Amino acid sequence: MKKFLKGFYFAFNGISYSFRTQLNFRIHCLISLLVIAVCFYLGLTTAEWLWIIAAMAIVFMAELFNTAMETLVDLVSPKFNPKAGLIKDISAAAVLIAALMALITGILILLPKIIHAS
Ligand SMILES: Nc1ncnc2c1ncn2[C@@H]1O[C@H](COP(=O)(O)OP(=O)(O)OP(=O)(O)O)[C@@H](O)[C@H]1O
Repeated sequence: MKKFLKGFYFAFNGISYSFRTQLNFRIHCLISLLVIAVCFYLGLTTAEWLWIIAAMAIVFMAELFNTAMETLVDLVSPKFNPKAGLIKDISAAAVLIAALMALITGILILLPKIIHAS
């Protein structure tokens, strides 16, 4: 049981580190809170909530993996190395893809409701 709870502590430590060091992570948190507030206001169906939550989770996961990748690259290759740069660029590209998917999901679900509500 202690080991199980320790796992949560380590995971929270990773989230806390990303939040403290990554501006993008903080921006994702802020956007997510705003989107959740809008979703409550507009009244989403269960299926719509699931899409929004899935899109957000994918963005956060991509951001966390990206932070891990950056930290790993800085550890093994602190000096300039084209391959180290490429790894960081590819990792950042994964975040971009996730963010675009989230943006499209948000537009498809929220825009018709916003237009209908106004
Ligand atoms: N060791 C390195 N060798 C070569 N290029 C690097 C190296 N480190 C970073 N780069 C290049 O600089 C870019 C920015 O790297 P950096 O580590 O500042 O990432 P970042 O996304 O700005 O991270 P952070 O949010 O921590 O500032 C990378 O995407 C990569 O192209």
